[in-house]
Amino acid sequence: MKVALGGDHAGYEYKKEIIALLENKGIETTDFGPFNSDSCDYPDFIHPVATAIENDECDLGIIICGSGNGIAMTANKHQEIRCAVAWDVELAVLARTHNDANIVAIPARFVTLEKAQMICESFLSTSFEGGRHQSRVDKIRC
Ligand SMILES: O=C(CO)[C@H](O)[C@H](O)[C@H](O)COP(=O)(O)O
Repeated sequence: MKVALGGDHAGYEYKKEIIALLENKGIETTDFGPFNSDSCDYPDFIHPVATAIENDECDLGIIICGSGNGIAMTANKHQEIRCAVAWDVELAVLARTHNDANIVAIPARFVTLEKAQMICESFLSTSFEGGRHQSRVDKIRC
């Protein structure tokens, strides 16, 4: 599995820690930035994450900012992206099982680092259920 990561300054510290966690687990990562905590514009770092997944260069994405909102709005502008904001493990699991989400957006200013790490681990280790959910997911595309 190869995971794309991105975000903005508000998620920078969490992104660093999550990359270390994933690489310690043997999970390959690509960090699309930012690469410091200077104030920045999140679309600059989220569009490349979404494109990498659309191009099958990465399998899933983890993006992190203050609220999770702007980064999710940005990622979901991409036709093949299904990005879910998750502030709890159960939401991350449902995003995978019911919605076949391929990116999770984490609100760093509203969850602890430990919770963010648990969200990532759950998101990456959960599969889409298909079945009744597949026709719904197929209808998302406009
Ligand atoms: O929605 C957002 C971008 O995805 C986040 O909440 C940002 O991290 C937030 O807007 C940044 O706010 P700041 O006052 O510029 O740090």
